[in-house]
Amino acid sequence: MQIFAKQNRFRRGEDMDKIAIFCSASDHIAPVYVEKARELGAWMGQNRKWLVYGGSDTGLMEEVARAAKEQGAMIMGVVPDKLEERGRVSNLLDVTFHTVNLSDRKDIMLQEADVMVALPGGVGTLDEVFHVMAGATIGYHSKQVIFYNVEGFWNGLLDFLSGLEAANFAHRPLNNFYQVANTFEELTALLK
Ligand SMILES: Nc1ncnc2c1ncn2[C@@H]1O[C@H](COP(=O)(O)O)[C@@H](O)[C@H]1O
Repeated sequence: MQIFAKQNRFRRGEDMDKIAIFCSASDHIAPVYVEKARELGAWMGQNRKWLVYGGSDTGLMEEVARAAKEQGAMIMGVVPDKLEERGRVSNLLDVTFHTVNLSDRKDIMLQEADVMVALPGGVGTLDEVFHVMAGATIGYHSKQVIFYNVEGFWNGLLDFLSGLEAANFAHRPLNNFYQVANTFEELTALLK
């Protein structure tokens, strides 16, 4: 599979037209997270971005996709077979990639997107974040994750990453591989 054809497209300061969003598939989280996901989706549509995401019709994933689509974004869903079997594929997708497992799904999202934004999420979101960061640390690509730190959601993880560095478990400064946006304005400034 030729999955790293566009691996080095993103450099700081370049336009980021395709934005991957990693976020919760849960329908039972606090409304503030839904509001912030929708705000980001709407901005993506208004700024003619592509949304690249997991293509499920649940949780923040569906919220960000619906808001993006309503405002004119194009939507690329990368859908693993298990989600299709369960009938959990969003009907908002303009382009669909079908994958046989989660590993391929992560590779394709990384290949297709210029940058990744991590909204609040669970282990699926963490898996996607660390897939990107681990690949960057050993030089497979130079794309970054932006943690959208809604209501300080990522503070615990960011502290943990700092602790790893302090104890010399990181081979190079980990903040080479991610950025943090504490507000919507900080996030859009990074994405422009
Ligand atoms: N079962 C799943 N349904 C939808 N999306 C999933 C699933 N497992 C992993 N993903 C990806 O990870 C996040 C959502 O998982 P959370 O555990 O809710 O954070 C999302 O970005 C999907 O691409």
